Amino acid sequence: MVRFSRVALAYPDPRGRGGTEVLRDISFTLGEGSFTWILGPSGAGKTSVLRLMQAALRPTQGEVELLGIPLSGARRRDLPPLRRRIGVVHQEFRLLAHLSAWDNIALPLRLAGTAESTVRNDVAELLDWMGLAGKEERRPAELSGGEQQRLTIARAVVTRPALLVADEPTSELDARQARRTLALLAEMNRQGTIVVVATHSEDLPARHPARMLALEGGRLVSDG
Ligand SMILES: Nc1ncnc2c1ncn2[C@@H]1O[C@H](COP(=O)(O)OP(=O)(O)OP(=O)(O)O)[C@@H](O)[C@H]1O
Repeated sequence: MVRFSRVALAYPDPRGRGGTEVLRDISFTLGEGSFTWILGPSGAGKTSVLRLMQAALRPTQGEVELLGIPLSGARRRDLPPLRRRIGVVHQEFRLLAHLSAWDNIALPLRLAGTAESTVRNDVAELLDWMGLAGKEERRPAELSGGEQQRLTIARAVVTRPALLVADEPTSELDARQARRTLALLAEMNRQGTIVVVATHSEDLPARHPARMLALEGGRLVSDG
């Protein structure tokens, strides 16, 4: 479960003081097995909500509870194991430049101590699904923007996380690849992953109707 209770967030200003609030009074609960779209125009606060959902930030006010862990009470050492249960598709990819496509996808499994035979199977299956077969040895810089985005998605889902948080995961993809990505997210959700996808476009939600949380100016303006 993911629960936001009266959450506010301010990024510190460059002098280290509390800056202006970018999220205000946000409350919602995402249950087990849920699929949720986060909608809103550029600057509405979607990425900021997703950063809280990755335990990358703590709220300035209110409480965020992720997979049973309230962030306010979490100690520093509680955060890495929590983050390992959360798959993240970053808007800016954040692939490791010195690793091949294969090793980028394999890394989260290896960090989790997965047997190498399982790593081989799971990475090969995802490379194939994401249309990256044949590009295993390429480094991220040798891939197109769309290929890098598909690699990022494969890396986020390979551990079958309890929570998957994706920020504009199809922004670089053509229509067919976007459909395949959506099918993958829907299948993960059917298998029990809580899926949260932020997008400014209404095309994707139209293809996979689910709960929509709409943000505007840092506030939750509709939930339905
Ligand atoms: N690290 C940061 N430091 C200061 N302000 C930030 C930071 N990141 C985001 N903001 C501000 O917070 C507000 C919300 O930004 P956020 O990135 O969450 O919006 P968004 O809805 O994801 O936008 P986009 O669709 O353009 O990615 C914006 O006003 C932005 O300028």
